Amino acid sequence: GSDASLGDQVAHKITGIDPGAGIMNATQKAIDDYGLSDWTLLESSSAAMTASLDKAIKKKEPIIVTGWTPHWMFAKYDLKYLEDPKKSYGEAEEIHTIARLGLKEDKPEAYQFLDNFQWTEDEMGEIMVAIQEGTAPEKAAADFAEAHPDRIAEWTDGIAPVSGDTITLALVNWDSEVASTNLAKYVLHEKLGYTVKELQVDAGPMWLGVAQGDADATLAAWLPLTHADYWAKYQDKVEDLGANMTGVKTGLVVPAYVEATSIEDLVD
Ligand SMILES: C[SH](C)CC(=O)O
Repeated sequence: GSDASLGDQVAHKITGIDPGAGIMNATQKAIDDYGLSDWTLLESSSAAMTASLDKAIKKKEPIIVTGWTPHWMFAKYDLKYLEDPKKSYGEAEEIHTIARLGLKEDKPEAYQFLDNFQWTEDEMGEIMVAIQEGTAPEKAAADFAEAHPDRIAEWTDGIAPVSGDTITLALVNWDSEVASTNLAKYVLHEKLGYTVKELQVDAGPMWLGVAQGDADATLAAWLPLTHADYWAKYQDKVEDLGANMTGVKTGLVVPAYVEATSIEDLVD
């Protein structure tokens, strides 16, 4: 590599995603924890971050992005997490399903499915990669359901279909949550008879929307650390249905050709 520090090579910039995302708070905390005072976290979006990553990798240039697992970028590129010895990004995280208060009484069939639903990184990956390769999200979800009838049966076992009730699912446009929300949409509509609406917003309005009942549920709650601030604010106004995926993580991600191995290497 060149003599310039990694910081100089990336102009002391970390390429982030949408400002309301918890990973952005965690990254600000990492900047404080590791004394990266001369670094800047760029706010953009999940799609803009992956576009910047693609551009840098095509030119074999260094880049540092806010990344998370599961994500299709790990299947597409040779990437690594920078070690986080100070645990600014926490330990193993989970993605939770959060329901509005009263959903269990109003729409027990939808509630039961959402409570049952839990899947793996590999299963989410099938949908996420298909979408990234150009399949429409609804089609990618339908294809997954057709390939895994046993799992669909497991999640809907004993639930009687309804006729035409509406369910609104809130999400943020993160690749992982586009996959899980489209699968839930497929099951709720095709198997349980609901009309499903999506409320695609930033993380703050997503939590507020469930707390106020504008949305019935979200499958996009990253806990315990990533959305800790939102949980602290809304925990009495929502119902946590538990994890829809365990063993997930967030952190700073670089192409494998970047020599740094730890966030500590960013200190000039
Ligand atoms: C899918 S992103 C890690 C979630 C978040 O940062 O709030």
